[in-house]
Amino acid sequence: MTPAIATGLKDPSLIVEKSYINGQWVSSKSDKVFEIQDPASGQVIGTCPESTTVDLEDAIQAASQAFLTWRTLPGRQRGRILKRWFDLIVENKEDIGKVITAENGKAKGDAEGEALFSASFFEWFAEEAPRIYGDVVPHSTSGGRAQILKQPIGVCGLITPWNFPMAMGARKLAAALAAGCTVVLKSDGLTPFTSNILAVLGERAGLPKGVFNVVTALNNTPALGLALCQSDTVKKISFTGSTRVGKLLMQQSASTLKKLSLELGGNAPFIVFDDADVEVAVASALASKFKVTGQTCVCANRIYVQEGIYKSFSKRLVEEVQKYRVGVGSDSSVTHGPLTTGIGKTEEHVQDALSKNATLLLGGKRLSKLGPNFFELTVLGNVDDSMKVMSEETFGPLAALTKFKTEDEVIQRANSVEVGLASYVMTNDLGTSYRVSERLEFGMVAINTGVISDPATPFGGVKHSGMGREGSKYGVDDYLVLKTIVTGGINTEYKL
Ligand SMILES: NC(=O)c1ccc[n+]([C@@H]2O[C@H](COP(=O)([O-])OP(=O)(O)OC[C@H]3O[C@@H](n4cnc5c(N)ncnc54)[C@H](O)[C@@H]3O)[C@@H](O)[C@H]2O)c1
Ligand SMILES: O=CCCC(=O)O
Repeated sequence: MTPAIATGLKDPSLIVEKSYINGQWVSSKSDKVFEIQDPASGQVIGTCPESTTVDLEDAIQAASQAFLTWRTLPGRQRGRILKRWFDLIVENKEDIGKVITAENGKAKGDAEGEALFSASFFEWFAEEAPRIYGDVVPHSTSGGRAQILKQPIGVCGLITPWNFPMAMGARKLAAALAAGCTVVLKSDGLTPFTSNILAVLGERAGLPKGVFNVVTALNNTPALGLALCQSDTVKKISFTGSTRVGKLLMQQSASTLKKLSLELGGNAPFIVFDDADVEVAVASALASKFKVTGQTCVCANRIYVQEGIYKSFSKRLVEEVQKYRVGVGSDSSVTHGPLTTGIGKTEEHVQDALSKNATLLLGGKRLSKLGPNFFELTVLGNVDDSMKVMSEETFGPLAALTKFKTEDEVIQRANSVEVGLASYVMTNDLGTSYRVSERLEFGMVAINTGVISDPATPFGGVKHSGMGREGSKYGVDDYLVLKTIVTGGINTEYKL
């Protein structure tokens, strides 16, 4: 029977209700499946295998076998496959967007945007694959010679979240494959179909069997995470998700001393100085705060506005947010879809702030008539540091505005959290922009823009936001190890 999620696609064969192991679409050996729901309606839209550690081990072995040959292909050849993959994602952008909307809920524009964002990593790393250069270094002795090779680390375990079900996988996968590694991807149980499309298109792009494997699971996720960490065959884990789970994976990886990339939680400060252009600041806040209904790890969470600009900024922000339309993501007039999960936390942060005398400027309630996971786009004023939203990441559509007086004060408040992923600074003063970005304890600073992510720039955090960098010329490094080759006893005497 065709699953509901395939309805309306130009190419229904993009949907597969299986795991992908060693070039085959397979059920779990346990024969168990789990159901996937549309967050807008709560309706079941398909099922996927509830994979066990036995299934996972099959995928690890397939990746290990495939590594023997994949690593030996010239980077140029690996790059050609990645380039074809890029083309296929772009060609299937609309179908991919529909699938993302059906399982994640995000609005059509965000969903198709995610398809293109995903594709951009295949294009970028297709170009990096042939340019993984080592070094020749001068040795300390006259008879010694040294060269440094960059080699693929081996089989990589990737664990990705539901908020960007294709892009978070693509950013890791394309870098790993460019480096010459092979991959086992554990997709998120809420959004497995989008990750499976990566495998469908990878096969069409000419990827050899076993190089990329996808294992689906919902309830067995912790067991699979543990098995990936404890496997000696898996040499690296790359994870995107919460700080809580990142720390758990790090603990679990201690016995096998794995290389780790951890892209974890954020709590981004968005700082508006008195000299900022109000329209630029508002447009940037809208882009950063409300993207994917507030469910990105780089979403502005704490909006610090200097006293002199507070009134005009808050007024213009509310006017612009009012123009948005919340609804079912597939409706092309809708700008913001439902939350995928965790609507309770948004509601809790709003109620906590209101109970402590924040001012409700817009929204503030569930939109239960639309479905179980809809919440109004919300703006709160006069927020202070005692409120939960100032210390915890909401991961929802709540813009919390708080006033500040001085540069020193706002830096101290912005840096007061334990995480450090994205931050934003709105100012027209060059000196302020340099000083503040150098003092912010965050992996990324955006000045006069609300958009940080780009395939050409390194993405990642400091402090409890994790380690490693994705995208950019640095992104491949996370999947490489250095090998030193020293040659001694070279006779360096020669006659003219
Ligand atoms: N830094 C980034 O790039 C980035 C990107 C997206 C989301 N995030 C963060 O993720 C959080 C929101 O997502 P969430 O709450 O669903 O996060 P989460 O950590 O609960 O889930 C993320 C992924 O981890 C899996 N997972 C959960 N428990 C696991 C375990 N024991 N072993 C292995 N895998 C496990 C989940 O199935 C999911 O695929 C936010 O804090 C957000 O900031 C960070
Ligand atoms: O949610 C995490 C990453 C999103 C992005 O790269 O913009």
